[in-house]
Amino acid sequence: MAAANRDAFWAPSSKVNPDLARERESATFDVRELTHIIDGSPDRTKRRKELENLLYSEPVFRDVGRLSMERDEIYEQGVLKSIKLFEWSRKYKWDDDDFELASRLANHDISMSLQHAMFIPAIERLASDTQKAKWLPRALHYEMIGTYAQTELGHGTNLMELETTATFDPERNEFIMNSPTVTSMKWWPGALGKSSNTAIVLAQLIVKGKNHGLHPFLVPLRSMEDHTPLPGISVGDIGPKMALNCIDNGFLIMKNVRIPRENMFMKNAEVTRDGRFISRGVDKANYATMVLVRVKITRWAFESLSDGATTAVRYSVVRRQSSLKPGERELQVLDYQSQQYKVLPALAASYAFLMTNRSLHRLYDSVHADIMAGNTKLLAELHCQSSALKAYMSEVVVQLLELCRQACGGHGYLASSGIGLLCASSAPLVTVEGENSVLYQQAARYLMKQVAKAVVGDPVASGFQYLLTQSSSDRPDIRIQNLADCGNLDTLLQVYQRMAFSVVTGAARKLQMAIESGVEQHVAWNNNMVSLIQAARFYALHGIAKEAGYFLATPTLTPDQFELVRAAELQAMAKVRHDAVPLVDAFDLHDICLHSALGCYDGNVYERLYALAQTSSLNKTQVHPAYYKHIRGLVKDGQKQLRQQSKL
Ligand SMILES: CCCCCCCCCCCCC/C=C/C(=O)SCCNC(=O)CCNC(=O)[C@H](O)C(C)(C)COP(=O)(O)OP(=O)(O)OC[C@H]1O[C@@H](n2cnc3c(N)ncnc32)[C@H](O)[C@@H]1OP(=O)(O)O
Ligand SMILES: Cc1cc2nc3c(=O)[nH]c(=O)nc-3n(C[C@H](O)[C@H](O)[C@H](O)COP(=O)(O)OP(=O)(O)OC[C@H]3O[C@@H](n4cnc5c(N)ncnc54)[C@H](O)[C@@H]3O)c2cc1C
Repeated sequence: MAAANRDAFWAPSSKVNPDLARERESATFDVRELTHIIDGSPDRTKRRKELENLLYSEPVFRDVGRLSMERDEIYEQGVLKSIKLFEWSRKYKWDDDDFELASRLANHDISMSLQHAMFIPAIERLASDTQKAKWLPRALHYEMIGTYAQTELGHGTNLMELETTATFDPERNEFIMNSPTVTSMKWWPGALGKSSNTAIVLAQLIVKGKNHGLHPFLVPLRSMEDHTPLPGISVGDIGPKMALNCIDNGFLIMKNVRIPRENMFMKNAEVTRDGRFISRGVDKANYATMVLVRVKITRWAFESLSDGATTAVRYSVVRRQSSLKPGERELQVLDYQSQQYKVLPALAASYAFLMTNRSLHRLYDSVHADIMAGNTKLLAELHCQSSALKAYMSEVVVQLLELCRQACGGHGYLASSGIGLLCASSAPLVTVEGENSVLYQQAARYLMKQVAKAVVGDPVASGFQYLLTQSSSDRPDIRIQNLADCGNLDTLLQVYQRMAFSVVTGAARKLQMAIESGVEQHVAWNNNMVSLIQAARFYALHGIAKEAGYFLATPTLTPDQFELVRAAELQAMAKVRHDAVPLVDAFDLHDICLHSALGCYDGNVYERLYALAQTSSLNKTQVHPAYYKHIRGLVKDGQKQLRQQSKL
């Protein structure tokens, strides 16, 4: 498609699909007002619009041609987007919120995303004041393009077993960085393959033959002159992925790479000139960057899910298919209860996740400020909450996005629907920054400690008071006698707290019994891992319906009460269905950001599907070269054989 057509592609049309228009006319609330709440304030809405105008005035951010690009072009486009954002950030002095918002408007589809997602935050959190003064300007002015290189080919979860070494050489006052085995090469870090010239490398610190555990080191990778790899450095791209192919996730092998002693991040520990190791912060303070990214991932979860819900809801009111009664007009598919059951949980969860991210971010900001002031008292609770919510929200996003895709029928399987790419781009959220089953266990570990405190009447962390308030009676005693009760949020909170209390204390009891029976702690833990992970997982009515077992197998709800909840859930869906379009319109996603022929604001789905089909590289010629190379011969042979047969 020519550049001009590409620009026309996303221009909003004055002709709006009538079904979609009618849905908007019947909104029961002020959409703009809700948009302000979603953005955070009217000012943030205004700011978002300004940034949309800035980004979408640049062809590279409108990339309609993206659907048929080769990886090198996708990577280069991602680099160009990165550079644009970096230049604007420097020119307009963006703060973190502006940068994060601009990155979101670009769908995080930027090759050097780690610069602001991890590299700069790691320097801010792990470097001494002297090191920050030296390195932050170089990172903020983009002389240093960096990545966060922790995962290795052989280990991602188990940090204790990472093999990269940093050995102190007192003779030359340097560290010698090495990748001693094939499994020790760094593998996966974003922008490591071709973009970065510097890496924060997590390595086992060896001083005078003693291993002092995992510490971060600043390692130059490529020449600042011509970007060639420095001596001892072997670096490259690890190959195409399911999505996110603008990012050059890379490998790094270091052979006797020497860095100055001052390149060890020294906020939490240091090696003195005479080779003494000094530890300063809490043991896990060096894990601070991972906690921050887990909190960011809960925001990305909201963004991905609101994209998917917008596409699926708008398409489900435009698409008419089949009739409930022969001869009647075909139904908008969103009027099928089964379609509501597929699509509306994603809409409901989007709003729930937006609020959850805000609450978690407030906790993070407060605890981070404490930690920077030397008070790590709430670090463990933050670690628990960020681990559990990152795991749960990413898991739910992946599940609900797939349901949104399925709800769009065959067209949902087209790249031009945008929803397949969304599923594939969001898929790694269950893995990055800590694989979910591992993070659930981190949360479960903290929960078990809270139970142990509750049992002896000691104070428990603020987020776990329900462990003290719920009774351990084995009979349900929650007041749910009619549909109205099911809509009472305090009642629903009590339902969840009662269930959580039962599941968490149940897991603790099983673990305790196993240990008391003589089974070793780590074996007991593994044998009860599913119960422990469940204890670390749980959103309102749909959550109860979906997890029926846990609400019925514990003294939480009677079967009759559960049936009331199910009925209330379907009643709520019918109610939400009425406002489904205004509720997704309130996310106010620009068509370029949503990038979907099915979810576009004007609902002209069929015209856009056809227009995008024209961009298929196969349509460059009426007869594809493959005909002349292969198909013609086959047809001619067939004709020849038929002629011969007819003569027989
Ligand atoms: C609109 C579309 C949007 C789409 C967007 C898509 C973008 C997708 C791409 C994004 C990519 C982002 C970049 C990704 C980066 C990465 O992945 S970086 C690498 C991440 N790696 C990990 O997270 C590793 C996970 N493993 C661990 O964290 C640890 O190994 C462990 C599992 C936690 C185990 O720790 P360990 O020290 O080995 O032992 P434990 O005994 O379990 O822990 C000891 C105590 O320390 C406490 N603790 C552990 N971690 C932390 C922490 N982070 N903070 C604070 N405290 C921590 C733990 O609770 C124990 O405490 P006690 O119980 O008191 O002993
Ligand atoms: C798109 C993407 C971007 C990434 N970016 C970066 C980056 O910038 N920097 C970086 O350092 N890393 C990065 N990573 C790596 C990521 O952090 C790791 O993939 C992640 O930590 C999981 O480690 P692993 O892949 O080695 O899986 P493993 O740790 O080998 O786990 C494999 C599977 O084993 C199971 N498992 C493992 N341990 C346990 C356990 N204790 N209990 C129960 N089950 C377990 C789980 O099912 C897990 O999925 C990225 C990965 C992806 C996919």
